[in-house]
Amino acid sequence: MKYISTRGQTEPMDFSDVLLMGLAPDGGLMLPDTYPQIDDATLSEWRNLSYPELALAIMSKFATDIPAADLEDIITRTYNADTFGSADITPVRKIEDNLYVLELSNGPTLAFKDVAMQFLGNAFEYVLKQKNKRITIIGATSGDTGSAAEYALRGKENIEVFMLSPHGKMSAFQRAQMYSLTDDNIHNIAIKGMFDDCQDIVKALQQDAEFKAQYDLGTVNSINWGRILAQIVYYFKAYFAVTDSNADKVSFSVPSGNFGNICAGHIAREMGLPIGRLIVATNENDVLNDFFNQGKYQPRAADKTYVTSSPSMDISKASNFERFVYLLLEKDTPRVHELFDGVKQGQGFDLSDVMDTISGQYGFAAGKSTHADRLATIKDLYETHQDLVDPHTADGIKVAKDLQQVGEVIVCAETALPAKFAETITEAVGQIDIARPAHTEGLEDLAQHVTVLDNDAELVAEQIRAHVQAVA
Ligand SMILES: Cc1ncc(COP(=O)(O)O)c(C=O)c1O
Ligand SMILES: N[C@@H](CCOP(=O)(O)O)C(=O)O
Repeated sequence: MKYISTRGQTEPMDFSDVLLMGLAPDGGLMLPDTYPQIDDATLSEWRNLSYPELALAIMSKFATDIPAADLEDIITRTYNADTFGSADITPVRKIEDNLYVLELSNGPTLAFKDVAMQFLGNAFEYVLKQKNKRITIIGATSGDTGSAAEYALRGKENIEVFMLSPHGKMSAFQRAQMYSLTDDNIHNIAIKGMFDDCQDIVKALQQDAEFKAQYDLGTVNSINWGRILAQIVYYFKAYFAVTDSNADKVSFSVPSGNFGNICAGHIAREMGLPIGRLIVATNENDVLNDFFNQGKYQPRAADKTYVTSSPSMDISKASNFERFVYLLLEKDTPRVHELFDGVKQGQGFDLSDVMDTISGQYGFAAGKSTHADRLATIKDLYETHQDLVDPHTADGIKVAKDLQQVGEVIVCAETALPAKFAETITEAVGQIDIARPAHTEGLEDLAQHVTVLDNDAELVAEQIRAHVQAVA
């Protein structure tokens, strides 16, 4: 399988090269030239596979330049009960009739990012060894990608990590989880700005061809196709968990920010998984809610992006969204290029003429949840079902309940565990014991290491120059 850029000006590439590259040189996102199609017989074969078996079946259709035995080794080292708490890896629990929670956050850093990032860590290590290369990861986080990446990559040979986070905008647990690490290859940088500023810096450095080549820049954000690939697997797994037959349809409600998680669901649907609707749930930063209801995409500047109690979704410029728009515009790469060049200049775009395609052919719907909504949802689930969910998951459940149609089965993605957001949980239900794994006890008391910088890509480049040797 070859990979191409959403902007059409990058030579087709193999999976391994795309994995190391991050953003395409033309500024676009890499994706397969076509999505593999899964027929009914194959779905039936896959129905009873274990998580690693299913991951191998799916990933081998995309990572075609990695020998099957090597891919299997990477996958079995990644997806096991030691790392994810159970052999199911991403179990599903029922909360009400036709409403389920897909547990994606049982990995080392208590957020859904671990599912893909643990794979990426092992895949990077393998590919770098094969190619005798090194990589300098530059990433942006609003709280969860950063810690998942750092836990997956800490101490790994030939990998240096520079992680940008919005200064003072994450929860106490999220800050402690990242900034307490002391590994030599991990560099935490807090930017005086929002997540979107951090992401803009990552893209600016990635698009500086000379700098990128000198320092072998790659990324771990969902810009990286490897992240999306690993996330496709759990949509299949969840579908099989809540159905008996391939004739059944299942919808997914996904708390969304950078559009990476639901993009994986969209691709699973394109591959033929019988997904009904893909429900995009936003918080007060509702750019995606507006797009999926009205067809108008109007990203907001950082000073119009709210700091909310579901902070990991405080995003107003969803970078992954470009992969969907590419398909929506029937692979018209010049048009995609033009639209996203406009976004870079602070403009929006209007695709309301294809609203029917967005909701009909692609099955997207969207809703929004506010601080009061998430508190009420957390409280209600806790009091009615003794089920405690984190604020992001609460946003997804709130929107799922608002939009659920008669007889519709909805699986809500649990994108983080409550322990990461104790402040909001306490506000919702009062002082209770919030379960947290033993390895996170006392985390907030550890010394923290972070360099605070102004919102300036050049200052970040200086940090990279100071720690990584340039290739002549
Ligand atoms: C806890 C949590 N929920 C939801 C999201 C939004 O996911 P996505 O950016 O893939 O849309 C994120 C971050 O991305 C997150 O960390
Ligand atoms: N919510 C994310 C933001 C980055 O998203 P990504 O999926 O593109 O890495 C975070 O927690 O950092």
